[in-house]
Amino acid sequence: MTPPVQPDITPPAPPPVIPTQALATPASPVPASPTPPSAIWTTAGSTPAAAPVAEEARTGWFGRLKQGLSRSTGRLTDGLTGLFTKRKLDDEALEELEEALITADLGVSAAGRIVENFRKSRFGKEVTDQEVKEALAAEIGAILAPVARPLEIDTSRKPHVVLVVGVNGTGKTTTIAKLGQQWSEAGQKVTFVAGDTFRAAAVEQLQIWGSRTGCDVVAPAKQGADAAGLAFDALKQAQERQTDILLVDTAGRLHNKSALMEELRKVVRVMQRVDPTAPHSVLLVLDATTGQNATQQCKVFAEMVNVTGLVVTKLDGSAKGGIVVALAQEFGLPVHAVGVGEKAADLRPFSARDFSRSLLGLD
Ligand SMILES: Nc1nc2c(ncn2[C@@H]2O[C@H](COP(=O)(O)OP(=O)(O)OP(=O)(O)O)[C@@H](O)[C@H]2O)c(=O)[nH]1
Repeated sequence: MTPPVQPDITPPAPPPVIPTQALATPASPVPASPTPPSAIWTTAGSTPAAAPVAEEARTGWFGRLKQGLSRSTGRLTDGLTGLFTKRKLDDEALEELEEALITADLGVSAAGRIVENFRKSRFGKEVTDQEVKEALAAEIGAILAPVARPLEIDTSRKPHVVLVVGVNGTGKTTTIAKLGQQWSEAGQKVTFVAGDTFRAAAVEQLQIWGSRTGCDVVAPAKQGADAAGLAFDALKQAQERQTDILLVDTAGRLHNKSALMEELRKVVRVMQRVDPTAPHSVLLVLDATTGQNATQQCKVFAEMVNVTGLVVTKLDGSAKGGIVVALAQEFGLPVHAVGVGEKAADLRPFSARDFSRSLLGLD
């Protein structure tokens, strides 16, 4: 059941305008520095679903990432500046370094790992700020590299079901819209399921995004309708229509954890009656501005459902970008994409090297 899109609906906040040109393709593998191969997704059996991107565009994106992360960079590097002006890397210096990393939200475990590696390789040596920044970027890059993995889409499934979970306001709906736009432009047939049935605004927002991106939207007939039933109908319909990707939005009210867990599990269970292998991906959307809270959310959602990957949004408005390092160290879940702005083009593949160098303000 695809309800007619309601053009007269006024959303609570106007959705951002999508610049189609900038959205055309995710980044592609280009061996040249500074960016290693990356893409938000790959389709099964193929290389990343992306066309070559000019070096200029690539540099532009790196600049945007750096700019987006500037508050986080300030938080981290302010703690380092002056610490290592021709100073011996002794116990005291290492302790101060560890403190600066923890203050910048990298988490106790990642900070400890980095400092231990510094101790092994540089203890007692005289170092400068610049050397420390370069070495830190390399250490952080090493923590991030294993999680910088694209979302694998199996388009032979018809549909590949992507369940999108996360606390309200983290950017779930806009992430769905951004992915939908990028997939549509790559030639995939995409349907959105407005599974947060209690929030009329969330349903309306998705309908507006659907009409903008050319994606079908399956919405509840009335507010508060059963989300699992909606997902069941949407999946059946997607199979009949040979839809490539079904993106399922969900509720994210955490104040009643057990009710939310029951609802999410029911959505999964009921979809499995239609396709026992669904959902094929479970994306957890985390808001970087919440810092350490994101770690807690990751823990809670991973207990509720089988989270297969993360999208970290709002890195542009956050001074807490270091949280991505804490998440990588603690959970090891793939980070498929990061959001550094409200426009669809601001959802980009996650590159360990770009991210770690940007975080330290390095080129
Ligand atoms: N600055 C910035 N804003 C973002 C980003 N991603 C999403 N937003 C904004 O964050 C706000 C919340 O996003 P939604 O997509 O509505 O969040 P949600 O998780 O679906 O929340 P509900 O609709 O309340 O369930 C919107 O104003 C988005 O435009 C980002 O990467 N950077």
